[in-house]
Amino acid sequence: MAGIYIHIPFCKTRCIYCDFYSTTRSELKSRYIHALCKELQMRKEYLRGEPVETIYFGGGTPSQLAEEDFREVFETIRKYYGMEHCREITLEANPDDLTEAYAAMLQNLPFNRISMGIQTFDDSTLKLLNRRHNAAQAVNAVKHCRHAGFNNISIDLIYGLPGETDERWKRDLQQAVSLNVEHISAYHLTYEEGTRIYELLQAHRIREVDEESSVCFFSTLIDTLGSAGYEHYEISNFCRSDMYSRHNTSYWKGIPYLGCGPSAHSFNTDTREWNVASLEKYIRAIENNQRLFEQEHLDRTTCYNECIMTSIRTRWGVPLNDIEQKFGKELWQYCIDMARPHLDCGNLEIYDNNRLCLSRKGIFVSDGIISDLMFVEE
Ligand SMILES: C[S@@+](CC[C@H](N)C(=O)[O-])C[C@H]1O[C@@H](n2cnc3c(N)ncnc32)[C@H](O)[C@@H]1O
Ligand SMILES: C[S@@+](CC[C@H](N)C(=O)[O-])C[C@H]1O[C@@H](n2cnc3c(N)ncnc32)[C@H](O)[C@@H]1O
Ligand code: SF4
Repeated sequence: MAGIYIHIPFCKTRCIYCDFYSTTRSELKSRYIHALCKELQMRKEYLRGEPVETIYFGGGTPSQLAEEDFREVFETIRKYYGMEHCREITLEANPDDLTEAYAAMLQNLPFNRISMGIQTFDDSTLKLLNRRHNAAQAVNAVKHCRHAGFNNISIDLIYGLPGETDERWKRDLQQAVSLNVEHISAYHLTYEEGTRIYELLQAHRIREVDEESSVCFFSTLIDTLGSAGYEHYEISNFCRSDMYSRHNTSYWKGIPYLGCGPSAHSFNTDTREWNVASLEKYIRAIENNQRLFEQEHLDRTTCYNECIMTSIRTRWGVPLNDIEQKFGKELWQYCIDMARPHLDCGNLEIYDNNRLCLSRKGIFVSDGIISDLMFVEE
């Protein structure tokens, strides 16, 4: 099993909190699509023939592409990797792009999941964030996807935004629930260095929410979505009827994936790679039959640490048997020893005699638990 991630690095405008790689240079789009397909061809051996189970178009703004762009990419994937085993093919889309006609066009392509960045339903906050949509457009975008026939829709929300109150967050969650989507991701705002919102914070023009409020928002999130029938399957992710994100789950489970496009990362076995985060450099290199990327070889301890960090956040937890098998008896013993005090105080629980999971109480202090379980060489 394997996944493919395709990065579409175009945004019409930039949102003030975002530090994912994108550019407003849309005139490079068709040259980019050719380069992207060429990269897919150049790296056709990367997944070593593993069947591709998930494909994810992320960005940037993948919904800036036209039907023929998608067709070209899908044809290339089909040719070099095969798509017979694909069960989840996601398009990340912005609500302002999801018109009735666009949603209908998408339904004619292999996509079977739409992930939409709504962030909040509060119009003045959307404006502050420099989003291109308002709340009404977000609601309509979901309707258009439904109407077109999509039965796996996800929305992203951000909380802990400037001026957030528990009341406003509850209102956002109620609106989200009323849309009846299959999947909800809810992220706490992070102030990334180099973003406009970070500058505003530094200049004291906005204030960060305090720690106590953050805990309260997280608790509201878990309770509200829990009582609306959503399963909390990863710290920031909730789903109905087992519609968890297969693609993101494969990242957390250490399944190999190929990432194409500028800034995309890839992983296979014990190696991580990142493509250069510049559209111009990326295109130039690929056109010259080269690829600009960095690579990191992960030693056994790093692989163990990554496994702990990602799997403990999920409902499946850390698979203790696998830890022993993959990383050896010593690291397995280390993990058990470090987990002991957290098991004793009820922050961690063990299921099926194998899966080490965060308890409801533990979720609130997950960062501390993760750092205890990680192995740091003296
Ligand atoms: C890279 S964005 C691309 C999504 C799409 N272009 C959009 O804007 O709807 C993916 C998601 O990451 C989340 N995100 C991005 N920056 C964030 C930040 N600084 N703090 C918290 N969440 C963030 C948002 O929820 C966003 O929908
Ligand atoms: C923050 S998550 C949002 C996922 C969404 N909530 C869902 O369930 O589908 C997705 C973002 O992570 C980034 N991303 C995911 N996989 C990536 C990869 N392999 N390389 C680079 N960026 C990646 C992309 O910018 C993408 O917009
Ligand atoms: S949040 Fe989405 S639309 Fe906004 S800058 Fe980031 S990738 Fe682009």
